[in-house]
Amino acid sequence: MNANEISTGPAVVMRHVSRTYGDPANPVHALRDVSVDIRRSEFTAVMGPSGSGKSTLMNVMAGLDEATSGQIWLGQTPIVGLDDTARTLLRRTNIGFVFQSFNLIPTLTADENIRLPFVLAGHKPDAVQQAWIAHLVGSLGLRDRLDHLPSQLSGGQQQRVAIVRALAGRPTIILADEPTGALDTRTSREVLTLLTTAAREYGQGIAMVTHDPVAASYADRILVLADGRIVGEYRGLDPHQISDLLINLQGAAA
Ligand SMILES: Nc1ncnc2c1ncn2[C@@H]1O[C@H](COP(=O)(O)OP(=O)(O)OP(=O)(O)O)[C@@H](O)[C@H]1O
Repeated sequence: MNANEISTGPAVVMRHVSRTYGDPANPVHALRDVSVDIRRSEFTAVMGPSGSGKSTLMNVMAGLDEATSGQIWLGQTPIVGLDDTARTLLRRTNIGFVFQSFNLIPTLTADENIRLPFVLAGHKPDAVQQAWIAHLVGSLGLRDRLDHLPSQLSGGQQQRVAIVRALAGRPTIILADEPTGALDTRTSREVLTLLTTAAREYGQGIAMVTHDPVAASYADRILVLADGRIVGEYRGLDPHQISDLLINLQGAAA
């Protein structure tokens, strides 16, 4: 990759990535020869039956799990072969995580949770970052909630705090694992609209694992995994079409 490709290039590149678990005599092939680009400014949903490799894909992409073979670039950095410390540092600056369970620290206020990645990285947000956080907090309606502990916030507010925390450092990519799994329908829609906005208006790359066809329909692109392989890539499908796609896939596997 040359410098030009890097600056405009994908957030994550995976080439011929495999991940095998278990003993060699009885291996479990969680990922098989996966090659995929996750683009910047794009909201990608990752779908597939239970056990198809979605979590493994996200973990390997984040450097939380090691590929058995293949190459992975996060932004411009190859992550295969980096030691644990280097991976942790790379994750801190390049990845924002959003989880179903929000993963806020219960003893910290919303504001402290949002600033936690900066604290962990050992520096305070600079003026530009402060302004960016204030903008996110304001546009997500959290300004008068900053002093609240997570237990004093609704599920939707907690997830919005988690999303501000993920967006605050302008990471290369946000990895979201069922981010609306614990939310009601209306709040889910708000969170999904927010992720769509983050991709469209802020140029934020996002990869989201979901089983929910409605959630996936908010994404620009849907990657479908089956048995450790990417078996399809789709755009512009409505929830019914996504549902049919998954039902057919499960029928084919049965
Ligand atoms: N640490 C591990 N040790 C052994 N096998 C594993 C491990 N992690 C995952 N697997 C296996 O790898 C395969 C893919 O698992 P993975 O969790 O990535 O699937 P998934 O699509 O995320 O499933 P779900 O939708 O149920 O969360 C499964 O067969 C799983 O049992």
